[in-house]
Amino acid sequence: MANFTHKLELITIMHGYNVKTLTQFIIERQADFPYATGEFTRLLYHVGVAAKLVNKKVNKAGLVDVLGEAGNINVQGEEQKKLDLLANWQFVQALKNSRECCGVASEEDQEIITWDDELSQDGNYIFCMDPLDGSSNIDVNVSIGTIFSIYRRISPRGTKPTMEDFLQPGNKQVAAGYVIYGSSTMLVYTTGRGVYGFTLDPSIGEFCLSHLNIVTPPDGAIYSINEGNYNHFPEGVKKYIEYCKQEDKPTKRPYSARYIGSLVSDFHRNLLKGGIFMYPPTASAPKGKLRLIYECNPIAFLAEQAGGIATDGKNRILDIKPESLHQRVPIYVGSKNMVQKLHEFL
Ligand SMILES: O=P(O)(O)OC[C@H]1O[C@](O)(COP(=O)(O)O)[C@@H](O)[C@@H]1O
Ligand SMILES: [Mg+2]
Ligand SMILES: [Mg+2]
Repeated sequence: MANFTHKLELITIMHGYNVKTLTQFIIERQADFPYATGEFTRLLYHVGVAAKLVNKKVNKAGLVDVLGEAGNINVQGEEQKKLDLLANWQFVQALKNSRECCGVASEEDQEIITWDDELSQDGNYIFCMDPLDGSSNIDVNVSIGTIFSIYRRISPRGTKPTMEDFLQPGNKQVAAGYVIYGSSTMLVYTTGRGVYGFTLDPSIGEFCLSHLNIVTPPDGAIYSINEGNYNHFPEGVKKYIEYCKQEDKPTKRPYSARYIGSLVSDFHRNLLKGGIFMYPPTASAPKGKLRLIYECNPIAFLAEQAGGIATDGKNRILDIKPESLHQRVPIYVGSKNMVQKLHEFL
């Protein structure tokens, strides 16, 4: 036995590390779902493929003509970036190829995307996505991401999905996650049984389990908000920001202000270290800037699964019944005690 373990150590030293890939992990977890059919596994597998293909472009963005504007204005009234369109296309292709997805809602498309072929219409899942999050950071090499949310359809299989399939409250999500294209590329997701992180190993082209059962510290020392909009924040938010800057904290220090300007990256940092992210209503965005269906709902599901909280200042984000595809809501998300403290001021 000692000899075998020694051999294993030698092999590990020579060939690297004992990995568990995303696909292996999902297949293993199928056991958690008594009625699992492999459909969800196939869908998530294709999400991983699309993430790798987008990552290839992001990693060498300056060299492959994906920087800059695409020359269109999207449904949000924003200039679309070339990478917004590329990421959108890449994920839509992968979802179609999966044959498990009957329809997609995307930040970059006004209407829901459906397909006429029978196989797609037989798909059991609805996919909502922000194909490229943090667009203002694309051209300046600051980390960006993709955010996604998955539901089971409510319309009958074998038909085209309806708007009702996409306007389900966040508490109906069967899975949510994001990809962060940063110093390393990670895919972080939940199926309602904890939050798991996988880091892309380019040498084997696989997302490998690197963060098991992520739990957010109930208290943190980081607050993330675009203070440039300070004058237009609700009074309660202004008071909470002042509270963040005071020394009378367990750490005897003010909280640190950290704001990357990519929701995925700001959330990911706070998820691991503890902290609070806030995007309140502002003058230019009286209902908040971030979109309920493909930004706030998936982030809220992940936050809650990691022990955190996500609200719009009054309600639990996941209990909000969406009224339209690109609806915006205020969001306050992060460490439990910090969001509760904020609510004392609101
Ligand atoms: O520049 P602002 O107003 O602070 O907004 C930053 C926020 O806008 C976003 O970039 C919006 O997302 P998109 O880039 O996907 O449109 C978030 O990632 C980020 O949190
Ligand atoms: Mg976004
Ligand atoms: Mg986007």
